[in-house]
Amino acid sequence: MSESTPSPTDLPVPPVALLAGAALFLDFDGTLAPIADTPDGVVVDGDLIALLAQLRDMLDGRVAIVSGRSIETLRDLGFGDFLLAGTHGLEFAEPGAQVEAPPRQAAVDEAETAFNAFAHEKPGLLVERKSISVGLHFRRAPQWGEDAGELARSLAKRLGLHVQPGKMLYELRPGGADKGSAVHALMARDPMAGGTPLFIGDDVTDEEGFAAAIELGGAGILVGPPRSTLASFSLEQVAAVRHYLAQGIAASG
Ligand SMILES: O=P(O)(O)OC[C@H]1O[C@H](O[C@H]2O[C@H](CO)[C@@H](O)[C@H](O)[C@H]2O)[C@H](O)[C@@H](O)[C@@H]1O
Repeated sequence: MSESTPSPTDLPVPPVALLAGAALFLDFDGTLAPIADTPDGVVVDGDLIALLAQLRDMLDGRVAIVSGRSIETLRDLGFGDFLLAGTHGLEFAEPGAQVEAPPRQAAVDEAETAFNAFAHEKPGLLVERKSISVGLHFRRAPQWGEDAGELARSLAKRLGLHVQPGKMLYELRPGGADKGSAVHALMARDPMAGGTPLFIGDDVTDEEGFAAAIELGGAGILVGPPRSTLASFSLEQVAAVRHYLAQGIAASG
């Protein structure tokens, strides 16, 4: 890393006071839950849900989960009572309400077929079928990462889809949205409107969320090891995020 590249080691830990009055946008994987070997390997504990519920009460409802996961999956994981933006800003749902999402495209089914054909007889590769997108995971077979990327890019070009790189993952999904557009959309509505946006995330896909929060007068908090980022603050890992959020609740009295 060059001397001029910003890094979390240069970034301060966020002041707890930032949480008061925040409209809080939380990424899920790598931010609220540690990265696991497979998407299904992540378990959400009751303590996390209780912590987020306390925060939501403290912030008059201004807590949203903004994830690459589908809303269906976020609800299955236990986030049904929260405001949700899923599939990288393509889907939205109020607590308990119907999901607002575009229909699944035939192109996504075609991509899924191609991913399955590629993953066949390559142990460790995993195809994740999601509501309106599809992911090809290579965490357990990193030797296929480069080929997986080439395949994803060529399919995207042929099928008119958007390549979403992630952590040991390529996803194909419709374009036209990202976590930044999700922040803008949610900040225009109650209950998030009126708060100061604070986006906490770990992945490159969270950078758009940081940018949107900054544009709207707020800030980003990067979770994890040093990398170039738009975030103004950093927290080392998932446990530090939870500790920070708990400190915010304690400070609110
Ligand atoms: O926006 P996020 O909430 O961070 O979701 C991004 C993707 O997360 C999941 O994949 C990642 O986490 C898995 C479980 O820890 C891990 O096995 C995988 O390697 C990571 O890429 C999820 O499976 C994707 O659907 C999300 O888009």
